[in-house]
Amino acid sequence: MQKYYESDAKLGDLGNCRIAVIGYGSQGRGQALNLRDSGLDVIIGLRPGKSWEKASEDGFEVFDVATAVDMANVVMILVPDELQGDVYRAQIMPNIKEGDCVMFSHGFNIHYGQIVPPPTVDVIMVAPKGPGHMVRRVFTEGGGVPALIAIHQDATGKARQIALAYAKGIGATRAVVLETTFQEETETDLFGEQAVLCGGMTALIQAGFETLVDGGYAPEMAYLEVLHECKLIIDLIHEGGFTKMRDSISNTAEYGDLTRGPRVIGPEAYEAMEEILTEIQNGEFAREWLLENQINRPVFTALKRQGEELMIESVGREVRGLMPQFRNLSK
Ligand SMILES: NC(=O)c1ccc[n+]([C@@H]2O[C@H](COP(=O)([O-])OP(=O)(O)OC[C@H]3O[C@@H](n4cnc5c(N)ncnc54)[C@H](O)[C@@H]3O)[C@@H](O)[C@H]2O)c1
Ligand SMILES: CC(C)(O)[C@@H](O)C(=O)O
Ligand SMILES: [Mg+2]
Ligand SMILES: [Mg+2]
Repeated sequence: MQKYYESDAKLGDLGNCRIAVIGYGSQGRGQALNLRDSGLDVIIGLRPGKSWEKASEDGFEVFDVATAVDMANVVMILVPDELQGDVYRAQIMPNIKEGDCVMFSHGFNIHYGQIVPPPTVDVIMVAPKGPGHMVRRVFTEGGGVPALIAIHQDATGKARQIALAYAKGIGATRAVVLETTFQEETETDLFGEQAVLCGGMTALIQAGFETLVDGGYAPEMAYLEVLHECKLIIDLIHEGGFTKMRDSISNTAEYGDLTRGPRVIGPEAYEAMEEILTEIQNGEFAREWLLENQINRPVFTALKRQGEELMIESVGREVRGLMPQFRNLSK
């Protein structure tokens, strides 16, 4: 895989460009603030609402999407994936010009054919491998969240330099930037968030919590054991892999880990993961999610409510309330 670092990217490749960041949510805010701190010319495109107020409070010039696109030559689309097709067709497409650059932080809409830009523009991805709030936090601490870049169309012949300059602007080259394709990013990103990072992780924690509470143990104990400590263990895995984590835990824990872990994530989990990956690869998940949005998200709304009502959430609020380290964190 091609890898890039600070010295491979020049901010000057975006020196004569105005970047319109469309959307000011998790990624939009993190990326726009980092780009501005890197000395680049950034404006924000939005519809009226809370994000507009937030971007103005942060000192950005904010415009409706069509105007922002018209004023810029690099357009980073950071509205939710499920809305990008409509926003693109109504406000972005009519205002992009030959030689402009259209950018994404996730390949969903290009890969599944929801957005088809004209051949006269560059189509690029710069996808941070982390939540938007961390893209900002890590940057202000002097570091960077790694990112993927991909080139779908290179109309100007400068797509790669622009992608690298943007990646540098958001701090990603301080970590590492890997080059991939829209297909690979889309499929691995969806799989990761569904099976491991978000879906797999919350289901694993919830199953452990329920098992302990059903076994008669105090919910506060169960919370500290299977949720709070998760981060401490993950930090060690993040820094030095399974080996560093296993070096830090007791021999008893390590023996339990090696012998019992594969019983929890057994053949059934592997089969489920394969099915999930297939649904991503054959477009079934994308179709389901796009159709769900067309009918006003009944399944998403019901499941989200059920998730918010789980005992682990109320117990978590109580337990975090006991610890000073959580008092100043946003919810
Ligand atoms: N959340 C993440 O950490 C993360 C990580 C990697 C990639 N991504 C990708 O980044 C993109 C943005 O996701 P997000 O989670 O930051 O979104 P978000 O939901 O946090 O923010 C969306 C923003 O778009 C604005 N918006 C919504 N509808 C709009 C419209 N019709 N016109 C103008 N503005 C509108 C909202 O006001 C908000 O500011 C997606 O492609 C996503 O896959 C997100
Ligand atoms: C932060 C994630 C989960 O990595 C991203 O892919 C997203 O869609 O929010
Ligand atoms: Mg994602
Ligand atoms: Mg991701």
